[in-house]
Amino acid sequence: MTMRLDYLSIFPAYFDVLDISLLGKAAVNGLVEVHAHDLRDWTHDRHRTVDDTPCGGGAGMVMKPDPWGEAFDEIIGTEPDSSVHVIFPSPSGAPFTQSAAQELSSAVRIVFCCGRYEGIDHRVIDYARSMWTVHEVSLGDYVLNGGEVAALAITEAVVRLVPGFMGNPESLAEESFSAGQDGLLEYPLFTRPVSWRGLDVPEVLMSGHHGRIAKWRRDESVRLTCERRPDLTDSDFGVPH
Ligand SMILES: N#Cc1c(-c2ccc3ccn(Cc4ccc(CN5CCCCC5)cc4)c3c2)n[nH]c1N
Repeated sequence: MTMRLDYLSIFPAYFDVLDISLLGKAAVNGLVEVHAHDLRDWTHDRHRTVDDTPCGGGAGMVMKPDPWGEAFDEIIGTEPDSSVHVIFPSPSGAPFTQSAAQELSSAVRIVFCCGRYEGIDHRVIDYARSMWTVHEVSLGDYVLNGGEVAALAITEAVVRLVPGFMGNPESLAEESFSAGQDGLLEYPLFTRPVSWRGLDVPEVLMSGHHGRIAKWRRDESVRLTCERRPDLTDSDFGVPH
C-alpha cells in the first residue's frame, strides 16, 4: 500500500528535501508518494495574494480561505472521505506525540496544510473537519514562522513507522517514547574505539555480561529520565516522582 503525502504551502521548495535519504528511498520503493503544491497556484490576482488583515483587528496578516478551498477541491476532491488525514501544524495545536505518529503510519493519505503569517482563516479548518479527518498539532512550546518545518518533522516521525520503511524494524522496538523502552529516555550509546581522547566506554558494556549490560542500560534510562523528564516518570516504573 502506498502512502500519498501532499504538502500545501507558499514555500513548496521546503519539501524538495524529501527526495533525499531514507524518504527518497521510500519514494523509490513505492512506499510513499510525495506531492508539494504552491498555494499561490490557486490565487487569481496579479500579486497572487494569499493573505489579508485580521477581522477584528490585531497584529499581522491572516491567510485567506479562498485559495485553500480551491486547492482542496483540486488536490483532495469535493466529497467527504474520513480516510484522508489533513494535518494543520499550529502553535495552538495539540502536542504531536509518538502515538499520533504511530496512528498516522497506517494512513493511506495525509495532506499537510502549512500556514504562514499569523495563521489560516479558521473556516478552512472547520471546512476540512466537515470533510476529512483533521489534526491540529504543535511540535512544541516554541514559536516557528510557519508550518513547513513541523510538516517535515511529522513526516519523518510517521514515515519511518510505515511497515517496510526501516531496514531494521527491531531498531524501532527499543526507541524512547515507545512501549519497548517503558516510555523512558534512551540510555547513552557507545561504539569503537574503546578509548577516545581519554574517555573510555563504560567497562560493563565491554564485559559481554548481558544481564549486567541490561541493568546498566535500564539504570541509565531511569537516571536520565528523572534528571531531564520528570514528567515521564511514574510510580509504575518503580521511579519515584
Ligand atoms: N506546529 C507548530 C508550531 C508553530 C507554527 C505552526 C504553523 C504556523 C503558521 C504560522 N505560524 C507563525 C505563527 C507564530 C506565532 C503565532 C502565535 N500568535 C502570534 C500573534 C499573537 C497571537 C499568537 C501564530 C503564528 C506558525 C507557527 N510554531 N510553533 C510550533 N510548535
